Amino acid sequence: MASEEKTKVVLLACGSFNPITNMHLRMFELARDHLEDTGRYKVVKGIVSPVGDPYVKKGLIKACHRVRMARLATENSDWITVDDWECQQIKWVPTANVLRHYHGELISNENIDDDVDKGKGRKRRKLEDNENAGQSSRINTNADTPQLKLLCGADVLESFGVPSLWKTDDIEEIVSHHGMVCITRSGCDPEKFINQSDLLYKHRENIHVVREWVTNDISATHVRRSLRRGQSVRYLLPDPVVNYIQENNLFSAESEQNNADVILAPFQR
Ligand SMILES: Nc1ncnc2c1ncn2[C@@H]1O[C@H](COP(=O)(O)OP(=O)(O)OP(=O)(O)O)[C@@H](O)[C@H]1O
Ligand SMILES: O=C(O)c1ccc[n+]([C@@H]2O[C@H](COP(=O)([O-])O)[C@@H](O)[C@H]2O)c1
Repeated sequence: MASEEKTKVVLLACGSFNPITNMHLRMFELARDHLEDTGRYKVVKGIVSPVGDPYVKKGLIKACHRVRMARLATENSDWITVDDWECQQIKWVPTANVLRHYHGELISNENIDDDVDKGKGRKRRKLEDNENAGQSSRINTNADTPQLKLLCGADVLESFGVPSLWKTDDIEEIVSHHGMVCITRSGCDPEKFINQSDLLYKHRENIHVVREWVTNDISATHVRRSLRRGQSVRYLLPDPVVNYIQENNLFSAESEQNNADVILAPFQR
């Protein structure tokens, strides 16, 4: 398939990134290889979107630090960027709404490009329901507007089964309008989970499960625990992130108690 015929994809990773680890970065590389190996996709961009402070997860440190660390971690990447739109919002933003926001941005970027290209006859235009923006109006989208896919670990996919954590309509919007790329994680069985859910099974073509063959149990929880114990976290995180944590004295026994008595934002709905 010629490269101009491939479907362009933007990968969006949502999470705490408390702190960002090498595994978070590796997720992007694994997802890009997997999609591009199919011969059908061209991954054009990766976005790291740290969750906002109003998510009130236990142990979450301030978004400004999490964003700064994510920026340091990605400074040498030519395709992974960090966007602080989500964590600038006053309230916690459900992931389906985050996807809607970036999908809207992709459409408006394409429309700007399209205006520039006007007269060259290079781009086909089509009218599409703007369901993703939650509006009944119809708007112009380009046939080659990139698809936006949620990039996550299998634990996030399996968290769809936690009672009252996700809204069913949001899960449906994510898997039907956008799609997911899900990286296997020890202790998870995403294929089984998809098979056992009628909703996920229906949209299984939109859920790309990527097997990480090198078992990699790096987690932000493990990193924070090591830091509390004064143990080294070098090589679990990019060096500039390790240095930033040391310079700013992040992740202590005290910070691990942040939001300890608060109910996680999705459960407050
Ligand atoms: N080792 C890993 N393998 C696969 N996916 C991972 C791994 N570590 C993190 N992820 C994924 O990265 C995304 C962001 O994760 P998050 O910031 O919550 O990191 P985490 O290590 O799971 O954090 P915590 O330990 O604090 O719960 C999630 O989709 C998560 O599933
Ligand atoms: O949209 C939802 O209903 C929803 C419910 C639970 C979690 N999320 C998102 O999933 C991500 C989970 O991050 P974490 O650190 O709790 O693994 C984070 O970006 C949350 O905003 C989203």
